[in-house]
Amino acid sequence: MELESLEKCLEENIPENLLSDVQRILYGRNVPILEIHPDAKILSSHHNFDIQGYRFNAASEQLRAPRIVRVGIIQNKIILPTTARLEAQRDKLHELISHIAEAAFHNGVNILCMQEAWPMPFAFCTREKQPWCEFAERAEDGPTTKFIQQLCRRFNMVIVSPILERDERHSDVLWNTAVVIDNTGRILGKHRKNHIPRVGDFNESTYYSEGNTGHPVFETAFGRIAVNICYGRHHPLNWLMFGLNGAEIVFNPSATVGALSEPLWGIEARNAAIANGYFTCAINRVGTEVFPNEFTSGDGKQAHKEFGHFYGSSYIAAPDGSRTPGLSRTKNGLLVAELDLNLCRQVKDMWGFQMTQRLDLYSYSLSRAAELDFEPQIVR
Ligand SMILES: NC(=O)NCCC(=O)O
Repeated sequence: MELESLEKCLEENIPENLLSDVQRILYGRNVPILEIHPDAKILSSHHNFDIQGYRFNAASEQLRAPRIVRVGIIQNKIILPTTARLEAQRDKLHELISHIAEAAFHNGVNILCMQEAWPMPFAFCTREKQPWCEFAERAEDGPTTKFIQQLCRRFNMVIVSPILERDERHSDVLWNTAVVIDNTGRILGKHRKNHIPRVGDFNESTYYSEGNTGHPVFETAFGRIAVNICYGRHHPLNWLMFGLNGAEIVFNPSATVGALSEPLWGIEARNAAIANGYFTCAINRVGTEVFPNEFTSGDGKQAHKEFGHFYGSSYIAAPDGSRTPGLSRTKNGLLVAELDLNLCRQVKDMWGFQMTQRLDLYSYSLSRAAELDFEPQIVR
């Protein structure tokens, strides 16, 4: 039996008179609940996904109007077994996402993001090329991009769509890519995952290359956004670069399992929000995915067909360190948050992390550290 959610566990077990202090210490200042639209509630009960909504307020300013934007993040299980026809597996996921996107629309979401490689099972554990490479599609006009473009137009939403990309124009190379499509259905651009895991069953370097798109920030009608795909969340400099390029919201579409990363999950994206003065949206898969053939983890343990439990727990964190509770560890869900982007500058002014950072010092030391004959600065 999987634990449903850490927050529910706290609510049920911490004495009532202590709960709000415990929550404040663990989660930062109280983030008020956002009312969920009744039409969205109907969709959530028909299609069996949770919805939660929160509001990150900022102080009112004399010279700037509030800059309010609503973001939505989706976590979901695969629907058909991994042995079903590939097209059917993908179509079912498209269908589910269209229902959840509609619920996001009813809640006024302006920018929506799905989990890593969302139109497919996370088959990179298997190390088999067939049939999984067939899920790769063109970022410009593949079936998933075309499908998402329709949703963007229908709902007037910016959508970040993380897929396995096949670059047919350039030798058929595969990439782990987030396609950013604006609210008119135009492709704004794409970002390819910079850091590829080589840990546990995450045998992803077998499938796609290290990204070559740098750290782009996409200027949308609703704010400046960036995407740090999954394993990139372990790399503070990857987060830093999106901040230096002006991101106000960074999405972290992920796929990760409990045994490996759960103690890190609540820390990394939240710390990035604090350190870089932007909002972060951490999104993880849910459920257990079973594959037709056994694979090993190269650790001397028994071969297996399951990846392990993807623990969901998607959450949103603000530059002042406050965060929403996580979505469920076991169920599909949509998390909606209203952000006042003015908070980014307010926190920068208060804490001064950007003003006190020493880019000159670090860039000098980093370029030394990258040299072949680098001598670590150790004083004995
Ligand atoms: N998809 C992916 O990069 N997973 C790696 C595992 C982790 O970073 O927790």
